[in-house]
Amino acid sequence: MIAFKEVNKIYPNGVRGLRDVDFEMRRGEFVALIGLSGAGKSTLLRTVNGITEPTSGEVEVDGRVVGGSREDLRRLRGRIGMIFQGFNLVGPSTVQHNVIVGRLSHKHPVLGTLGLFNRRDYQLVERALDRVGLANKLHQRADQLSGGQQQRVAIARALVQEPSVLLADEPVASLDPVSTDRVMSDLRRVRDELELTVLVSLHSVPLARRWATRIIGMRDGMVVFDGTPQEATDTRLGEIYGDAYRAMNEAQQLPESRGSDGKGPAEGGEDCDVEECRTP
Ligand SMILES: Nc1ncnc2c1ncn2[C@@H]1O[C@H](COP(=O)(O)OP(=O)(O)OP(=O)(O)O)[C@@H](O)[C@H]1O
Repeated sequence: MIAFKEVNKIYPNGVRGLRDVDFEMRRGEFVALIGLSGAGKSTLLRTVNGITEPTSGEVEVDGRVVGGSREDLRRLRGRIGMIFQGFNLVGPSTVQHNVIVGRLSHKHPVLGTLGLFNRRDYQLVERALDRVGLANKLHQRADQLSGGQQQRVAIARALVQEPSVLLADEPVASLDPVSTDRVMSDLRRVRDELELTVLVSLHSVPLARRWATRIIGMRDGMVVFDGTPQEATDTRLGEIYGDAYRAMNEAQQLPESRGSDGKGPAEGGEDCDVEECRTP
């Protein structure tokens, strides 16, 4: 469970990142945060794992207030997986190495840097890669994978933390529509299978409608919409965001070319192994 209690963030330069943010997320919810650039989505996400400290108010994760000593924060971050737009992988290292790094949050700092991982850690890596359909890439270099595959490696890295919460900051912003679909569906599936609470910032309203169980819309640091995907109609969001709504709605269209079953990735897409499919 995540609870925001009257959370405000004013940056040192006077910019108000968050204004009176107050809502709760139940375990297992998949919430999409939408809003234009600068609306406060990243700021909000970063208050959940304590990277950004609220100026006033509190954020709670699983009943504990985010903050406290360095050790408190380390323990909290161990239960929160984070996925970034740029994947944050070590390109020349193997997929296995990139994923096992997620176990460091459960290690004593010194043991972790010595690379002392045990059998269970390696088993967790294999299971996590299996969940995102990349078990066969274990020994491949991360930078030889497509962008979408790299993001799924990043999801696996978050999963080996055995988290209760997954945060994803624009995880599909740099991906093509087919890879986007695969990454979103992996996020949604691991949430279903592991009962994770997932909070994802997205630029695209169609994507939010398609994958989230709840949509929270932000503007100028405030929550201006909180409802189901069905309630997030064009009319309603158009009223809230005005002319800017069109830009948000068109940020990323859903895949047009899909597999023959209408669900899987189209040929030559996400799991394509040929050179042209890889990100530069
Ligand atoms: N470290 C910082 N110092 C000062 N201002 C900041 C800082 N980080 C963010 N801001 C400001 O806070 C506001 C919210 O920014 P934030 O990055 O949370 O928005 P966002 O909705 O995630 O935007 P984007 O979609 O572009 O990532 C913006 O006005 C931004 O310029």
